[in-house]
Amino acid sequence: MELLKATKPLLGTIVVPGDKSISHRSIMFGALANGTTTITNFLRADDCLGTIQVFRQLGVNIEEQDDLIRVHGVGWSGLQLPETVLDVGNSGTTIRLLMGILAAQKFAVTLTGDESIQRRPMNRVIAPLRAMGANISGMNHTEFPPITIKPVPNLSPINYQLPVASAQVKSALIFAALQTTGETVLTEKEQTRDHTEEMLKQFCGQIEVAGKEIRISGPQTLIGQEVIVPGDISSAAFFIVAALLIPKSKIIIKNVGLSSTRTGIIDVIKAMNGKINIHDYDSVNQSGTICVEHSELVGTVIEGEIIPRLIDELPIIALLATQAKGQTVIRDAEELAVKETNRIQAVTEELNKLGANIKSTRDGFIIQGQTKLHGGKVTSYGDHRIGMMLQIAALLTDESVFLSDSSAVSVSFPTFFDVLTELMEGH
Ligand SMILES: O=C(O)C1=C[C@@H](OP(=O)(O)O)[C@@H](O)[C@H](O)C1
Ligand SMILES: C=C(OP(=O)(O)O)C(=O)O
Repeated sequence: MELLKATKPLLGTIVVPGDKSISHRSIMFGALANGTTTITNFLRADDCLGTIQVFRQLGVNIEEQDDLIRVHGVGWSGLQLPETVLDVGNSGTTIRLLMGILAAQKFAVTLTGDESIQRRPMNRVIAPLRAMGANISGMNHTEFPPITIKPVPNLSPINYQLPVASAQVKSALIFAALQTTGETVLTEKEQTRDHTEEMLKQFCGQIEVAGKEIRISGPQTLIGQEVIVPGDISSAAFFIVAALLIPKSKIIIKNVGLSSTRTGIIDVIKAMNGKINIHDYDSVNQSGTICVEHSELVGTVIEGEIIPRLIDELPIIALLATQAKGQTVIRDAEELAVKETNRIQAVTEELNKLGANIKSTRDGFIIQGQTKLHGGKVTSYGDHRIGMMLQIAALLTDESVFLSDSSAVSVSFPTFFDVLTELMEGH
């Protein structure tokens, strides 16, 4: 498709759809709790709708009524043998968290997904689950899906240091630990998003977190809750960057989730001299309003502990850096190479096709600023975040940009082009 062009500044107030990480977990916790869970502002995008589908196949009754989802929890022992293979589509979060949930169940199951999922590394979850006693393996003795799980009498707690900074691995192990008898201790490599820990507490579970160390004692019974999903900062990021880059823009994004484990992009924008502010911060829901306007930016260095706090925003941050004054260096982001696609390579190749000057490295990018972008033909590689980033890049040139595989955006943000159009019309 031909991407939208910016004819005017971006102006107005928007909301973005619900947070993807919290939406997935709301279905999972709701299913595993006793009693009913209601969810408002659930993200109705392919990845999270896929999680609903999978839990229905596991025998959970999930009702959808307008903006409300009702999950009738079955408890840890109420999941049922599915009739077919469970297909998670494009969602790494779904398959990895499910591995931790299902490893302790009393039936055999196979998990698979699309071509991208079948290339993503699973040993990071398989290895610790095996150490807990699980019978779990990838296809033909590899780590790749389809993943087969066979029942074992019980799983044991574990004391485990995570070799990768990954909220998905941490969450899978928390779900497994909740089904053991005894104490599990997990030590993170870097602190990652803490939605599983926070939601476990909300569902009346117990977990102790001290810096990078997490202690969970099993078994635990969870109780259904009312979940209100805040807007997804990872979706807001595309409009934030567009407003920073398009002269005279000024936008307000309401009800955005602002867990400190997710706000690395705001810290980076401030370090680049961007005009961005938070208003109406609600400390209970960890959400607030973001105000951002066009700014003259300077390059920066992004590395170390901040990386997990902005991991999904790095493609759009790379675009931001192409317009800043001076050079930006991004390091310690090797995880980007094993997302929906190799995002280090995809960002570099596609933005360079449009005139950027980016050098990829093993664990990030070296980006020259103040480059003038031009038209061209680019691909999303079937990766939603690459597709949306390229649409924002297309706003920076008068020439036409054609994107193939644009439908990928529906993985996390089916209304992305509508919200962008709304801002361009200045609502
Ligand atoms: O736990 C989650 O909900 C997620 C964790 C991150 O993945 P990793 O755990 O692989 O870093 C992130 O990239 C993904 O979009 C969502
Ligand atoms: C990496 C992502 O998601 P997942 O790992 O769930 O596929 C993402 O949404 O950018």
